[in-house]
Amino acid sequence: MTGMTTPVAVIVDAAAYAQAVKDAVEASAAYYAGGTSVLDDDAYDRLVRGIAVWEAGHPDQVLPDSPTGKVAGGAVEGDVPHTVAMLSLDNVFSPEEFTAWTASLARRVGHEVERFSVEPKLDGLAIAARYQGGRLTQLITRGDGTAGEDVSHAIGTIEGLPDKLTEPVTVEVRGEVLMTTAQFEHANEVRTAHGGQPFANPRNAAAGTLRAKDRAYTVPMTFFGYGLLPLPGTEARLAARLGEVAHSDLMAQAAGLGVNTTASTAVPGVSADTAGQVLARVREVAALRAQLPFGIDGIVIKADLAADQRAAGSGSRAPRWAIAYKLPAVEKITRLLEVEWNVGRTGIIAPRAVLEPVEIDGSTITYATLHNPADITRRDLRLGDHVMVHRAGDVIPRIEAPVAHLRTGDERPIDFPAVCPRCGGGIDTSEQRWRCANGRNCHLVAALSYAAGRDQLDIGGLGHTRVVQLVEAGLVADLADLFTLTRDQLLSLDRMGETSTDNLLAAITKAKEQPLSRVLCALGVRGTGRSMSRRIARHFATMDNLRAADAEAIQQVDGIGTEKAPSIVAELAELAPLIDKLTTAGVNMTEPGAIPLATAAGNADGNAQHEETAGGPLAGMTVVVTGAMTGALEELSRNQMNELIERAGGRSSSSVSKKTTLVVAGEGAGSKQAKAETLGIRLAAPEEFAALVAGFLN
Ligand SMILES: NC(=O)c1ccc[n+]([C@@H]2O[C@H](COP(=O)([O-])OP(=O)(O)OC[C@H]3O[C@@H](n4cnc5c(N)ncnc54)[C@H](O)[C@@H]3O)[C@@H](O)[C@H]2O)c1
Ligand SMILES: [Zn+2]
Repeated sequence: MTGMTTPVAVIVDAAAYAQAVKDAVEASAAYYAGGTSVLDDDAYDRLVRGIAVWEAGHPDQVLPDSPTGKVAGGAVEGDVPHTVAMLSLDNVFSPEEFTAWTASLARRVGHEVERFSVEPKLDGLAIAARYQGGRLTQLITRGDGTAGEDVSHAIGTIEGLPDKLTEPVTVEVRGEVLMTTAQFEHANEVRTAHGGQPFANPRNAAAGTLRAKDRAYTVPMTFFGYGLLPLPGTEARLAARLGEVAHSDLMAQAAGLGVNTTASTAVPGVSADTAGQVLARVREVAALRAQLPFGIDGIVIKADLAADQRAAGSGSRAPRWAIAYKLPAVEKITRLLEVEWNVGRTGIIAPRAVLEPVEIDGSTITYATLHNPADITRRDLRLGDHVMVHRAGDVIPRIEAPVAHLRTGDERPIDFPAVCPRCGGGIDTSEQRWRCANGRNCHLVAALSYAAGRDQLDIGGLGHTRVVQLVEAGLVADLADLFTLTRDQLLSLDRMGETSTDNLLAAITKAKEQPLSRVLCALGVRGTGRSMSRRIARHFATMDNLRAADAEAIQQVDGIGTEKAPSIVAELAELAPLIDKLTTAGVNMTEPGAIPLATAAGNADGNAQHEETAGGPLAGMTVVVTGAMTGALEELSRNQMNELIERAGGRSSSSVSKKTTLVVAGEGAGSKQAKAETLGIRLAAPEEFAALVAGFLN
């Protein structure tokens, strides 16, 4: 675990100080009331530390509503007095700070603390539950520490806080009210079903729910006890005992009375005899954090024995006998930049948030899940919004809520896709999770549509709808099946007449003659787009040569590095059955004009021969095409122009740089021509270029 003391916000003058106090008090008020603070905890803590630093230098100018030294930053009030103050906790952030704290505690107590109790720091809010004769009669919030708010209306909605104890005793149980992850999700469902805005996070939800009085619905919360103390009516012997026994014994007693404690969790409170043992337990709890069904934001360490606690005493804000070892924050506020829609294996179309990079617990987060479109609508998320992002351990980061009061008016609505972003098919929106209408076939439909496209196999008449039809009829399960389709099979399809059938069959037959480069491209090998496919095809000339090549041999191809090469080899091996099937179906597997290498391995000989194959009018040249082609080149698509350049021995590129040797500039050429002129690069009109490569036009 690394030390991570929160840095300080620097306050330069009295005006900045006054503003900082105002901001902190407002943030706290929202935070404790269950609203969304505009600050995440790190930002809030930084601000308060900055306030404290400025006050230390200007002790005579401290404002009365400053949050320093106060429970809940002084932002909360109450009218039910506490019998004993309900305090906050001081923090440490590293093993060194913790060890220093134990040393100062030992000095205060007069000897090393005999035993520590180590408990998870539950991320909810503190509550005092008063029992009279074993019956739960009153619930009070922490408030400003000396008096809290009566929230007895919540009695009966908090699991782990029984209405009746196992013994008819009069006691006060203190502990944390929180929502488990499941309770939080349930609460948001119920709340939004009633037209409310979802809560930002479980802590927020617990705070808001506990204080809400007249809700049409109730949602369950959970209680964990961490304190047990006498009330004015407590029987004298019990009262005396509660004041004498160790914290760990009080916890056992609370559990015996039927109150839920951390003993029921995967991170029960434990005792430790040394600081080393405490730190080992801190590491254990930290490691379990991400799997817990509730949030924790640290570990609370207390002097276990009542005598040690008494000797240490308390300050106005926090006891001196306990400390919170804070774990790194798992929530940060950042901006939602874009939403991407990804299609899964089963056709589920899932939105993913692209975030302004933010560091959470040592990792930079750029993506977060957004569940489903209904969830986006429910949360009223917009592009440009500030959002609270949650990430714990290896769990996929998620967006909790927009921080609505930070809106500037420039936020834009999130566009939902109208067709499947992968295959272009329809979308089934009947469920919360949207799904491509092609379901599990989505990938196949997309792969076939791509393969049939103009720049790949160029099969006219095989549009998206037709592909879906073929796949749904079970006639085509892979690319090779296209080439064995029969006339009868095609005629059996809806809206397939004789003419369209014959046209399609002719287009498929013609596609068998496409050069290897286009077949490769149609196969969709990752990392090999159109131009890379051409380079590979020209280098190896035949599919057999290519398949015989190992990673080292493939690296001889310009632009293929040590990372790409092995993945291409692996993918070709995976595609072997499909390639064989295509070959059997009569699909061409050679690159016209490329001279096959004598040996497949990238030895010196092979290279020498490759140089030869690269000969041609454009050998050694990098060519960029821009503007509209005319004359002999008029019919050529940009892709076909690039194919031509490479057949003639050159390299095609789409952007002009110092490496460019020739720019073919047609009508309407704009910035690329201008750039070529600035860089002094040779320009050629389409006609001039056509003459240059005349022998390679077909
Ligand atoms: N984002 C904001 O705008 C904003 C505003 C105010 C406060 N805060 C956050 O709240 C923190 C300060 O709040 P605080 O004083 O309410 O609480 P705290 O987090 O500093 O710790 C004290 C509280 O810990 C809880 N606790 C959990 N487990 C416990 C256990 N086992 N034993 C004893 N207590 C346990 C109790 O509720 C107790 O009152 C700050 O660190 C800040 O990050 C944030
Ligand atoms: Zn699809």
